[in-house]
Amino acid sequence: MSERTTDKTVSPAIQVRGLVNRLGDLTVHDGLDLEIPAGTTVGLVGGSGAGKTVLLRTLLALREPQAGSVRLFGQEMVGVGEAELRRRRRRIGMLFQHGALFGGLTVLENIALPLREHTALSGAVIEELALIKLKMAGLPPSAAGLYSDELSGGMIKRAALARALIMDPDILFLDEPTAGLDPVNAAAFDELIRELSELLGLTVVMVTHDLDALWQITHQVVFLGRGRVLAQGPVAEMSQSEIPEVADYFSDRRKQEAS
Ligand SMILES: Nc1ncnc2c1ncn2[C@@H]1O[C@H](COP(=O)(O)OP(=O)(O)OP(=O)(O)O)[C@@H](O)[C@H]1O
Repeated sequence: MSERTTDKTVSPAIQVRGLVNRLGDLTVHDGLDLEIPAGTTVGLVGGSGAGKTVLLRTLLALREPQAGSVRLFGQEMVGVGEAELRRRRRRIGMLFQHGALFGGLTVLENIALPLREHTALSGAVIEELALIKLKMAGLPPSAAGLYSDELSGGMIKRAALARALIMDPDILFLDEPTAGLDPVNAAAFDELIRELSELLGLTVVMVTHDLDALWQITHQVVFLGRGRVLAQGPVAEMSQSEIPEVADYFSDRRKQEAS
């Protein structure tokens, strides 16, 4: 396994400062700072309940934090009106864990949906653009007219990825993208994300528990714990960390994957 390197380490795509998220009595993030350079693929990891999903939702401005600043390509996402947020979110693609396609729509209609909602392009152009993304996601043209209950798990993920990319985002957020896939399909999907992120120059933030994905496709790992970023760096460095939570995480994952 080799570690990915990047020379695209210039301006930050994501800059988080002093983030506080409280849910009821629980302080999930307690002054979290994070910087992610443009063009990097980052694996967001940490124990169960460490606040990975809450962080993704905050980055997307799907939840308003109690304090702090979130900037995507220099643009603030906290305290911004809904109309402006909708515009800013067009630069973001999101693949949710339960990557859901709308059951009443075909694959092509699902992929095309954001274009129908956000643009005034003609139906023919939208269809053409959706077909390009379908092919980019490694689906055959014959999948275009199928419904989600006619697709394998891997095909559903690919269709959801095509939809996440339809607006040509700069940032792609993925929440456990290979959960539920067998190892062969998971590795193929990881490889697709790697190829597309390079081709499109994407900044990718991926919540994952999959060590193979961390080694194969990330430039950096961000480890969340105690309400903040406990460590950040290339996976080869992180897997040797002496920070107890990080060391335990990598040793536990290795044991789980070996069993
Ligand atoms: N809507 C909510 N109301 C109350 N508590 C919540 C809510 N959403 C999340 N939490 C709590 O916030 C904490 C962080 O949740 P989050 O889903 O971000 O963790 P995670 O790191 O993604 O965990 P996992 O790896 O298990 O998915 C957890 O303790 C969770 O129970």
